[in-house]
Amino acid sequence: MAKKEFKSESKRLLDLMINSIYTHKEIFLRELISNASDAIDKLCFIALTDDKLNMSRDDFKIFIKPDKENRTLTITDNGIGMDKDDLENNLGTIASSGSYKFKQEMSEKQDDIDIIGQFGVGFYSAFMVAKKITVVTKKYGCDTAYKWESDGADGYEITETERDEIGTTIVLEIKDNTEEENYDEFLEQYRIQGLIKKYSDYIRYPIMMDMTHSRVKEETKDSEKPEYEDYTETETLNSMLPIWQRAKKDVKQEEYDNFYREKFMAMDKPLHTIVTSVEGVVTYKALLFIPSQAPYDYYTKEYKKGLQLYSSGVLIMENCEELLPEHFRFVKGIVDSADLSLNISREMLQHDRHLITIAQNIEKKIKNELTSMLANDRENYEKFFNAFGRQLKYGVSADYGMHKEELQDLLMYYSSTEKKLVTLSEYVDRMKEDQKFIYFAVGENISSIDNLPQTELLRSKGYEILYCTEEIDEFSLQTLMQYKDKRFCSATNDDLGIENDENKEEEKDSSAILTFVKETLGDKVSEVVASKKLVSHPVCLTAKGGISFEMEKYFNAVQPDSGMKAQRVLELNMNHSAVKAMESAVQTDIEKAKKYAELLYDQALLIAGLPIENPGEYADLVCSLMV
Ligand SMILES: Nc1ncnc2c1ncn2[C@@H]1O[C@H](COP(=O)(O)OP(=O)(O)OP(=O)(O)O)[C@@H](O)[C@H]1O
Repeated sequence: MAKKEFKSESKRLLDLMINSIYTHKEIFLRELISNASDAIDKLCFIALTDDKLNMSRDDFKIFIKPDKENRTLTITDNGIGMDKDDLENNLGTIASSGSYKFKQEMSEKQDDIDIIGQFGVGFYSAFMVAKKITVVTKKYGCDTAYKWESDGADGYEITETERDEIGTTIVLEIKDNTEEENYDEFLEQYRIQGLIKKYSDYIRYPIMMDMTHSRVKEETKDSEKPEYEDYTETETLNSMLPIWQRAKKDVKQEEYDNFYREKFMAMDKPLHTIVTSVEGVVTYKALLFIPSQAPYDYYTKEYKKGLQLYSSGVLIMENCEELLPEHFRFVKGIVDSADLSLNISREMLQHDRHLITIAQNIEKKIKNELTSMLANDRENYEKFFNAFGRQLKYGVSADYGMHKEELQDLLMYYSSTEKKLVTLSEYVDRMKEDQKFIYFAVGENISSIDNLPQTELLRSKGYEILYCTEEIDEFSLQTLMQYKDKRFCSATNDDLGIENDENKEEEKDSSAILTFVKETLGDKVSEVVASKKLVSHPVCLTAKGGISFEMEKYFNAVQPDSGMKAQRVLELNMNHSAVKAMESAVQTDIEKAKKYAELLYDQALLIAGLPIENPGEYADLVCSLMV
């Protein structure tokens, strides 16, 4: 038969296919195996209604055969096959999909069939690695077999040929290596095995290959110098039924754990496994894991968030970021849906309504699972929170607090009274009747906050204080602003909304000493006030305005030239003997009184965890007062 040319548009399309559509050459195998699987599906479907076709599901298979010597890779299936018209229409016309048409016809008959092919282009991806493709095929119900041959650019040729069985064999003549490209890899058994595992592991029919391994020769087993021999075995390379397609009740937790470790190269055991199957506007299955520990690169740019996305068991994307919100980026897992509108290369998804719906559902599902874990499995939830709580707090502060309502009930902070992590709801439920605010204190660690003088009054009144020991803690509370109508209030705030009875008396006549200290310290402090919150400590610093000391420290660490400085208010405990000593020194030895004022200020800086402006001067000052 005379050689037929691809139509000119087709030629350009083919060129596009080969050079532009796919980023990875390796996907050609996924496409050919998907075609083989579709072909088997079609024949399986016919077998259901046609008794003459004496085949059951177990008879179907896909066979892969690399041949290094002849540089060929052969893919054989015993699916429906193609006749001459099919070859013309489907392999001679780019972007014509017999599979899509088949699916359309079936759905008109109301039979839903899970077919992979839809664009009519996947086949041609094989030209990325092959210089010539030969297809030998015999269609179910036909007596004649046909051979389709093409070297890509010059069109194709169809001739009659011999073939006993129904089905299709595709022989790729693999290209020679070039300086830039290594094509030999597509003839290596382990590389092919790896590609099948990666992209086609869940194709429902066995994908088989003769695998050659090495073993010690039986007769040399006990000798000092054992000899090796090669042996070949036919192996099934794909798992076929994905674990997420099996009913949850039939899968042991251990199997889920192993799947998690293998799939995501994790060392830990997942803390929580979520299995979900949704049918409705959009149909999908998801298998999600909450890891028990953060991967070493979790808080770095290297960590990639996302879920693996499958469509009808074929891997579409390793990391589909759109499926997870930033605040749940620690979740690992897979989503499988046949409803996605894939783009032609199956590499990216077009802006997909279904994908958005799935992502929304998944976000809700994760939130609900965490909520019930918090309610019913506190120990594990705390483990989770220790690993990923910081992420939730970032989530509260991110996007101008857009997700705060969703996340606030999942937050935990260390409590001064409970000496463990507590939730905001637990705090509010325990609040004293007259308590106006939810109090928090910021510091580097638990013991430094335990010793913060500013918290003395709150403690003496028995109020619970939430400890903010991570940079993000204070930002998260500031973003929340309030919880169940109770505002947050920093322990270092001027106004704690409570009276300090012990200091009441003294408030009236302390203005002279306050003015003296302010004049002595000058611009170092913006104000000096009589403290309402100190009980046993003489001094403390509080920050006025929106910037706290912890923020000052944080910004100065990440951006040293930011010039960010909290306004310092020095609080004096008018009942404290050190302050009284300074007061009397004002009358007797004004220079000494000035030294006391400097010393008390430096102490306040130290307690607040802020650097003393001049440590040498401070040491001299202490010494001068000792002699
Ligand atoms: N092994 C096969 N057995 C039977 N028919 C096949 C086989 N391979 C391809 N075909 C036919 O050729 C058509 C075109 O295949 P191609 O891979 O180009 O596109 P597709 O699978 O339909 O869609 P997609 O581009 O989405 O993969 C298929 O729809 C199918 O009808």
